[in-house]
Amino acid sequence: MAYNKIETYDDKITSGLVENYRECLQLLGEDPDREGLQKTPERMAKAMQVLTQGYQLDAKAILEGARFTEAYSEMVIVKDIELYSMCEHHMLPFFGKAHVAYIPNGYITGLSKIARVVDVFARRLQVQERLTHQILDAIQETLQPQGVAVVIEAQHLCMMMRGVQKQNSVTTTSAFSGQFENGTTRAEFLKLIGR
Ligand SMILES: Nc1nc2c(ncn2[C@@H]2O[C@H](COP(=O)(O)OP(=O)(O)OP(=O)(O)O)[C@@H](O)[C@H]2O)c(=O)[nH]1
Ligand SMILES: [Zn+2]
Repeated sequence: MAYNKIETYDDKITSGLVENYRECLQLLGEDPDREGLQKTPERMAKAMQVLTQGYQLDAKAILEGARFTEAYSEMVIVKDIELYSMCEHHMLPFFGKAHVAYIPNGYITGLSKIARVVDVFARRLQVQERLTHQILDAIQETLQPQGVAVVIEAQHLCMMMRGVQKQNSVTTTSAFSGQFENGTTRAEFLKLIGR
């Protein structure tokens, strides 16, 4: 299993998707054989494998791969991690930022691994609430820190391009464990991320 990036496209998945996307284009009134669209089903098949590559990735392996013993026990915050995911209801993107913090308990992890863990769960069909909890759980279970905090702010294209068509609404979700359940620690985190 590739643990942090897609190595190759799966031929069987690609050819199955190509066949289906060709039919989708026809059903939508397009001509899949016109010049500009000839390779579109294949491009879509590859793009969708990238956008859902999180199913093949293992967040715990990523975190454990760069887990270091360290006595630091103050808050570590990685904020403004951009994320792109897709809502499971419409398969339309939602995108925004994640802010992640933890308070170590003997172990720290490589900073980039926090951002990678966000991608592992973002690159799946999601709801923002579950995405928030999955990031928190992976860090809590692997590093067993004194606490984890995750805040996600995102805009959902299914609410912008269609449906209710609200262009400016931003959805905020959060999850806290351990010391972040304490009001003072949580307030310090929220202040540091500018909330
Ligand atoms: N809680 C939650 N809801 C989401 C998320 N992404 C999309 N949704 C919502 O999922 C709901 C699906 O509702 P349905 O009534 O089944 O779908 P719909 O008829 O297309 O609804 P509208 O979007 O209101 O037109 C919608 O209200 C979406 O706004 C998410 O991450 N979390
Ligand atoms: Zn949606």
